[in-house]
Amino acid sequence: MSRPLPPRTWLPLALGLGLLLQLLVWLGALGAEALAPRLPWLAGLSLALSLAVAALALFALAYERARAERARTTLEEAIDALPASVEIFDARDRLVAFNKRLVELYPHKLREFQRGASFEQLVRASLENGGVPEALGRESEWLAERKRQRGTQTAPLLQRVHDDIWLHIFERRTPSGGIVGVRLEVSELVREQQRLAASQAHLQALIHAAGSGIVSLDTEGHMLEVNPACERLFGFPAAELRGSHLSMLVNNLPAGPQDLARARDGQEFSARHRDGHELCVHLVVAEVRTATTHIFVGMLTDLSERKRQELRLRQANELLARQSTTDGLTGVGNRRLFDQALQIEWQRSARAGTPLAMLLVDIDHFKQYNDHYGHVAGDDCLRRVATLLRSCVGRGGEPVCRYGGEEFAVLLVDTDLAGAQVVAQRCLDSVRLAAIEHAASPLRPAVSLSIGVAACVAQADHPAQRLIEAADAALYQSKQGGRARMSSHMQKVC
Ligand SMILES: Nc1nc2c(ncn2[C@@H]2O[C@H](COP(=O)(O)OP(=O)(O)OP(=O)(O)O)[C@@H](O)[C@H]2O)c(=O)[nH]1
Repeated sequence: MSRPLPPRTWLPLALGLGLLLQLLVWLGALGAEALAPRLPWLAGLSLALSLAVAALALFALAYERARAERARTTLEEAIDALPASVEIFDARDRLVAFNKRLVELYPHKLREFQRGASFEQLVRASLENGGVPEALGRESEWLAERKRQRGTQTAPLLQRVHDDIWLHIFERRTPSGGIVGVRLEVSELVREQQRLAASQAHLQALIHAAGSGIVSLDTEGHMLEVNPACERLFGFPAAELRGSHLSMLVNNLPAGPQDLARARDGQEFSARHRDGHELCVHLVVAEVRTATTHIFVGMLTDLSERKRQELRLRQANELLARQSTTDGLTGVGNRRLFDQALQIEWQRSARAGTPLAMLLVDIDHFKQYNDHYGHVAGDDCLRRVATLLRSCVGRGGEPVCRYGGEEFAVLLVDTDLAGAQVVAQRCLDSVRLAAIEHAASPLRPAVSLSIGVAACVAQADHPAQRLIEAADAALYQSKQGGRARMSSHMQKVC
């Protein structure tokens, strides 16, 4: 179905037709012979047409007015429906149109929002009500600045108005010199930004005050930011560290921060201070991935002092352990060490079924030695014999111990009686060859040893003491047999 032509289309057509008829009437009136007989008819038609044109013109006017009214209503409804406020000022900066949202934003200015009100009047009304907190106390200056900037900003103006409402104000000049302003409430956004800024400030303070070094890294491991603790730890100023690779500080890093982040509890690394001294640091790295960033944050804790203390403690403990199992006079093991070693080796022998042997060694007529040469020389003699015994025991792990007074005990692991006798003979020979003078000895004028040898395969349910008793019995035999010799315990020990 074709649409009817609007009145503004008919009007020129009817007007043209009317003018044509008028022309014909005038031509007839001026004596055109062909038209003369039709003159009354033409005049009547022309009059009717003129009346029709007038009626049409009136109709067209009413139609256009209704159309304009509808368009205006549509526009007003449209701008009222916007979530933002809209205000339109003419070239003289007088209010031409505005929407409901503007009144909602400034309910106390309902009276001032009249068409024709100037922008300055409206702003002054706000200032008088204290509606612009940032202008308090300097209203005139603020107004002058606001007018100067009006319609020229490229970015929206952020303004706080009453009741802590924040607005983004967009103003644009129209080609005819007017100004269209849009005010969008962004209070939630601003408050979110304020919360974010507060939490960032909080975080910054924490990072600044942290005792551990904190460093942010790009995905390659280059340092982006470092905190003061990091500067202190490595001795480099932040400016020098930014952009450098973390490997400048930490040795033997894995390929990238991604690998570091995998070790959730972190790892220990050796590191370097600027002055060259070695550090030990614990490094734990976390990945930070957001919609716009992908970085890593590392926390570096200096373990150097703790490590030094641990080393000192370990050394002190080792010394203490050594001291508690070492004979202070001779430097060989003491009785405690012998007892501990015997327990361990007894169990091992029982488990493995391997033989275990021991020598109980006694210096002959040592009382006479002391009496003759004095205790200091006696001590020296004990030291020399201990050194000789140690040199006779081939395996480093086998303990030579001072068992008490002038008695020594030697434990020989994985050694049967024959093997133990070989060692015992070596000890006798060694001391004999050393020819330590013993003028008071009734045997001969040199220090000699008596040795008791015992060996067995241990049984777990028998006490290790049995081996000592057997060696002691054998030693007794040596003494009884005239000293400077060894005797072996030939009966079954276990
Ligand atoms: N100088 C010194 N003498 C010690 C030490 N411990 C024990 N003695 C001495 O060693 C001597 C041991 O004497 P005895 O048990 O009678 O044995 P002995 O004189 O060697 O006689 P036999 O063993 O029978 O040959 C004692 O005089 C102790 O004082 C020591 O640490 N230093």
